[in-house]
This record gives sequence, structure tokens and C-alpha cells, in this order.
Amino acid sequence: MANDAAKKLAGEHAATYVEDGMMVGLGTGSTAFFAIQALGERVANGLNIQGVATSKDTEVLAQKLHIPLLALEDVPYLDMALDGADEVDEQGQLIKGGGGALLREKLVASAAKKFIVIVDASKEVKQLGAFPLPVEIVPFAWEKTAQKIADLDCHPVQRQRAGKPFITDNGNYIVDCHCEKIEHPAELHQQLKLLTGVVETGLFIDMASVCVTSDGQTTRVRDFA
Ligand SMILES: O=C(CO)[C@H](O)[C@H](O)COP(=O)(O)O
Repeated sequence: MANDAAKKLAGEHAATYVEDGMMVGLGTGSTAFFAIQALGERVANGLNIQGVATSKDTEVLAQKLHIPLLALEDVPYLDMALDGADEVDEQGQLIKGGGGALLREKLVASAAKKFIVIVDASKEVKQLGAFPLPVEIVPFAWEKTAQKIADLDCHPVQRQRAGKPFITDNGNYIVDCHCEKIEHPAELHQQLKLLTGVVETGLFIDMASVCVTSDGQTTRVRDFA
């Protein structure tokens, strides 16, 4: 993959923020993968951390790397969470959920004192919305919920995998909303959240503390806290 070098560099840089004794949220996706792998190497060399996984896939990866895992409900807070994103704008607002893990990712990031976002340079945008916004909805009467989302001019398309509805780790569906341009991300998030049937949106508003971006050669750190 063309962006793998950038994802690796950003992921490895993000992993250096983690200190001994921390409880760390472990993100989902191909960029978070590199951060988790770097953490696994540090754990093998004696780093003492405990992780909270944001998806079943990440749980399997962390177990393979011998990173001790906790359940989110068993910790009062997390020191830090590391995760990728699908888009990051200039204010640090995010679209997430391309991998379908947005609900757990948001729960984990909300519990963290510091949320480190890790992206390759292609994810930096002036305005959110070119990437279809994932919205997690309950399967019951999902078409009704999708219609209400469509009424907000959000153009939802049910996510499919192998010709069947994609099912999240929480047993829900995802609709990907082809907004093209999201002028007011916070307002859109609120409007969507008010719809019965919507579980969570992939808009992560005012959550990122730091964004680590790489183009494969260099790394840029932006502070949003
Ligand atoms: O939100 C996510 C998963 O739900 C991912 O963080 C996001 O889709 C970015 O993934 P990748 O690093 O593979 O491009």
C-alpha cells in the first residue's frame, strides 16, 4: 500500500507518547495497527502498560503481541488513547468509522485524558465530508432511520460486506453518508444524534488532543488540546 510508510512512521511516533504504567486505548485500523505493533515491541522489552481494545480485531492483535488487556468498564479512566481517522480538519475535528468501530472508538477516546490521532497526510482536509460519514444505527426498522438521515440531506448508503449488511461489533448496522461537504460538523453530529435509531456518528468533535501526521518522510504534530 502506497501510504503504509506514512502510516508506519506516524504510528511509531504516536507510540512514543506512551509511558510506563499507563492505561492505553488501542485503536482500530491499518494506521493504529502500526502504533499497536510498536507498543507490542516495547512491551516485549519491558514496558508495563495495560490496553483497552476498541474492536474485536484489535483485541486479537493485542493478545498476539502480549499486551495485557482490560475491559473499559473496569477502569476509571485511560491515560491515553491512540487511534487512526478517516479525515482530520484544521480544527482537529474528525471523521472516523471507516473500519466500522466508531462506537467503541468513541467510548474509549472519551475515557482518555489524551486522545492521540494518527494519520497519513492524505487524511488532512480543509473541510470534512469527502469521506462518507459512517453512522451506526440499530438494525430494527433501519430503513426508517436511514430515511430520517436522508431528510437531513446526508445521502445514507447501507454498508455491505459480501452482499450482506455489515454488522458492527455491537450488532448494529452502519450507513455511510455521502455529504460531500460538512459545513458545520458539530451541528450535524447533534442533529443525527437526536434521531431515534441512531446509535452514534463518526464525527468526533473536540476530542483530539494531538494529531500525528506523516507523509512517509517526516512527521508533523499538531496540538488541539
Ligand atoms: O475509524 C476507524 C475504524 O473504525 C479507523 O481509525 C479509520 O477508518 C482509519 O483507518 P485506517 O487507519 O485503516 O485508514
